[in-house]
Amino acid sequence: MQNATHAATSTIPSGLEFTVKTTTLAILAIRLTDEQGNPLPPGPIGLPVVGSFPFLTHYPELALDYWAKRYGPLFSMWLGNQLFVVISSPNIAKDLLVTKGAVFSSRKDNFIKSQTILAAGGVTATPYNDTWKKHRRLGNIWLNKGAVEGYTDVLNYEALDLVRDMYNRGRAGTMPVNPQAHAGHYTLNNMLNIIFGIRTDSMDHPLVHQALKLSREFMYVLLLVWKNLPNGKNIRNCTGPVSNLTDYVTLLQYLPKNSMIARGKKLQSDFLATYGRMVKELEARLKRGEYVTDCLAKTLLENQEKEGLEFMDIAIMCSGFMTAGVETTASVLQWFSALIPSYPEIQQRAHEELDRVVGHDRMPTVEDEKDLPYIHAIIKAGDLLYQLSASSHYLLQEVERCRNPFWIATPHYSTEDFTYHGQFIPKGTVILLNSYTMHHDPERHPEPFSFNPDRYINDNTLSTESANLPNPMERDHWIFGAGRRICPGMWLAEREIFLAISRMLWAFKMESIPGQNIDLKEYDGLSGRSPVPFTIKMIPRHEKVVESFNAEEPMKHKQYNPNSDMLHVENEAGVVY
Ligand code: HEM
Repeated sequence: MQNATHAATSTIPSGLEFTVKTTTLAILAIRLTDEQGNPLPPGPIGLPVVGSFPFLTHYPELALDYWAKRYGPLFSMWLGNQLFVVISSPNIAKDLLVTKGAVFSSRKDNFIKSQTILAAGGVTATPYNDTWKKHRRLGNIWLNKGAVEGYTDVLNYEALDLVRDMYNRGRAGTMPVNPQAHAGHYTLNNMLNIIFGIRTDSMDHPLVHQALKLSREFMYVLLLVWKNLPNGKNIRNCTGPVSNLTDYVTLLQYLPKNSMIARGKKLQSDFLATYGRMVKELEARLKRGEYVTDCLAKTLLENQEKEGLEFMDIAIMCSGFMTAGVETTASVLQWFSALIPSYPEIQQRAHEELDRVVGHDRMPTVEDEKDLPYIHAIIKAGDLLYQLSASSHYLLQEVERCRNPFWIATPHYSTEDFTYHGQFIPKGTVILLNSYTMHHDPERHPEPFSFNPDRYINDNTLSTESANLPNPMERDHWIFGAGRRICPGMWLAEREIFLAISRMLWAFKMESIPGQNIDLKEYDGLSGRSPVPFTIKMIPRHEKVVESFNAEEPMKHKQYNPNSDMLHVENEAGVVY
């Protein structure tokens, strides 16, 4: 289909005639039945040329949920000239994305996100091929379980710094705190440590502003096309799977003044100016024989020749990881901070668990997670919130179920024809995982719209473990996607979220500010799915909170050394960029 579309656009006829021609050609190039006459999955017809696009501009997950109820757990729709198939059931997700992973694991070569911004790289935009396998393998050196365990003390330190900063800026609970800014700084510092071996010492550092701006601009914000922001500005997201018509109506790619293309080009050059420059600087330091903290960029540069990597591969991979790892994890923490003040009884239970298991003399660590089932459940529920510990573990899980920042995840793309129970899915179909419907299935999650960590109280799996359960109906939630493209940052993200949430709960009573409503329904579409700006009070719970700030040394970050597979204490640690 791809070829037919491109052939049709090699000369540019005028206006509507061209659009109709290319769209028709692209649709005709997709077979609408298989050889046995099995049809496409049923679905909405949509409008001429643009298909179902206009119905997905605001809260697309609600439109998908409506269609899933009307057409069933596997339905199809057209966006411009692109066929989409939407999966809304755990069993189908497993059958297609896991069992038939060889067919359903590619990515569409989207004009804006893949071609213009990421040059078909960064792992997330790379088609299912040997380059993807190589880049994912290299990325995994820094993201696998052993690697994350190796640099847990870096994460520990950043989680301590997060709590300290909240305490200081909140003037010991007397002033409002904006948890969103703190969450962004925390996840950014973690990613800077892992990718470039550096950190920033303050939320006000210019790199923080620049990096968060880039993440938000890029973010595969799935939900919105146009958004009225509180400051009165209209912002349009350009990389979400259903947010950008330029990807699906070929004519728009030839418009001389297409603002989406201009934004895409600018974003790539901003990525290169920010992260590409850091790669270059690191390379120069290595060439000068200077000490460089172990990090992903160093691993890539040292293996550049052996792995056949171009500078662009490295720069885009680092940029892709910086965006994939910052706003996602931050969003979970933001939803947790927005939700928890409304549930004092849940917070009270989490505090009791922390006091019983950890006490006041030290902050919780990852070793405590297994003994904090309620916090664990809160986190999973927040996916419903995103995920906390066993009482704490339990609380976290509910956050993740409820507030998945990526209801539609990153779409997969099929590379062969496949017929599933009499429904034909042609090669070249975009596959969406409709986690909103899956997370609100009353059979799997009774009373699906209530935030109830108790639903996860007996689930002691990490999400990384839960994703491998043989029965997909038992999986905790689907926020990390599925199959061969499942998020490789899961180990890291889970650990970051646990440390941040358990420590915030350990240190603070989190309260809303009288007269200030926290809007849990609306969201800021610029950063995946984050709550709209809000402030809360973070009141220190005991006198040991301040003492704990000196428990860890900032200048002794241990870094995982993927070459020697050993830990060492770096001698130039905590490089402040
Ligand atoms: C709570 C935090 C996070 C969430 C909810 C999340 C979610 C996702 C989802 C839904 C996908 C697509 C999976 C699929 O195609 O089936 C994905 C892919 C990816 N994520 Fe994450 N992610 C998170 C954190 C991270 C972190 C910390 C990193 C670290 C670098 C990361 C790196 C990536 C990469 C590189 C991909 C592309 C994988 C590929 O295409 O093969 N993510 N993530």
